[in-house]
Amino acid sequence: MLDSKLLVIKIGSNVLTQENGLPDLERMEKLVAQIQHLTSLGKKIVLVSSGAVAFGRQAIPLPEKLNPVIKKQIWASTGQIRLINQYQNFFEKHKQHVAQILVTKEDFRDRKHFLNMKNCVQALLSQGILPIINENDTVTITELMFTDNDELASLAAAMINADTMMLLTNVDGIFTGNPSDPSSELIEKVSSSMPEVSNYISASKSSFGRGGMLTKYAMAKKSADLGIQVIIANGKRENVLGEFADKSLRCTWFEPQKAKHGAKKWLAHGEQYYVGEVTINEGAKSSLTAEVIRSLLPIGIIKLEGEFSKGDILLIRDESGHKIGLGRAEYSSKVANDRIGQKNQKALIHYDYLYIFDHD
Ligand SMILES: Nc1ncnc2c1ncn2[C@@H]1O[C@H](COP(=O)(O)OP(=O)(O)O)[C@@H](O)[C@H]1O
Ligand SMILES: N[C@@H](CCC(=O)OP(=O)(O)O)C(=O)O
Repeated sequence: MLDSKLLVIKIGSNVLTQENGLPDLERMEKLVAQIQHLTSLGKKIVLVSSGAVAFGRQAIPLPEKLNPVIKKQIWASTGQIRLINQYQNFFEKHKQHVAQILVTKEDFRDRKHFLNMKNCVQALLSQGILPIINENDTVTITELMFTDNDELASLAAAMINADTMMLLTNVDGIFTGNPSDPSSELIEKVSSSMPEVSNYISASKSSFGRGGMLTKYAMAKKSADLGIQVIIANGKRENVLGEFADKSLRCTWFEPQKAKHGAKKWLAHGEQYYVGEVTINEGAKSSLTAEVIRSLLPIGIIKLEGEFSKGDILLIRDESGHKIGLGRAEYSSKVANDRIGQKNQKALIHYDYLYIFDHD
């Protein structure tokens, strides 16, 4: 494990709930104390906490027959107040101010929203205030939803250039089989040179979780590729963050690759957020995938799809339709369409805002 200064810690719903579904306030209070311990060691922390729906469900009984989306909205909106109040009460005992940030996927798609959010989180951290982020569940329904808060945590970690992301769940990490099977072993380290670990992971999830271990793994891998070390650990472990601080924690550790530039981190998560598509010719493809990457000029563009504005994310495809990367538009589709195939025009995608996928 490497040293860390700026961390995103994600706490899953099941860490904050007991088996009977009641909020586990004792656990929550202990985690708050441990977070304060990390802060006292000079680490800056952003918390991503699930639990709104679980806290709401416990407090507000609703008819079985009620529409599941409505139920979730009611539980999330009532539960989020309870969750954040509980955090505030516990952190107050340590004289720690907290802030609540509720976000949607849209906030990560739009570069302006993204930068506003990033500036806010950085301002809070610089004032010693601990941001607590959760998804704004009342407005994010179906396709607007994050897969789960593991995805949100990895977006947040990329956004603030965190060096570490910690996903706290109800198991010690990724196992070679069902974690409750005694023959399963904990995978202690995942590195880019290792064979696929996802084959071991079943789609099952804990009673209160949303995404399961598969999304945790996918998000952990993506973050590690961007240069962020990732730890999947058991949030129910008595002194989980203390053990993390002294590097004795039993967990799955994802070795980080070389850190990517900030804008590229934002783009790397853009595959679900792109607004338009651009198909490029073979010459442009060679430039974009070369050792020294170039910007994408209109002369290399064959086709544009979708209506986009300056700043929107574009998916780049080659002539055979293969996805080769993502980039940020320097101007709108209206302007770009007039420039397709022309020489001496300003780049549609600047190389600082270009993210090329790994080749097979
Ligand atoms: N190979 C595996 N190793 C560890 N956990 C696994 C594996 N396959 C499936 N799981 C399940 O993933 C669950 C954790 O995911 P999830 O329920 O989404 O947690 P959270 O609410 O913390 O996000 C574990 O409780 C475990 O049952
Ligand atoms: N925003 C939801 C989070 C749902 C979710 O992703 O849960 P989990 O899989 O436990 O992290 C809530 O607060 O209930």
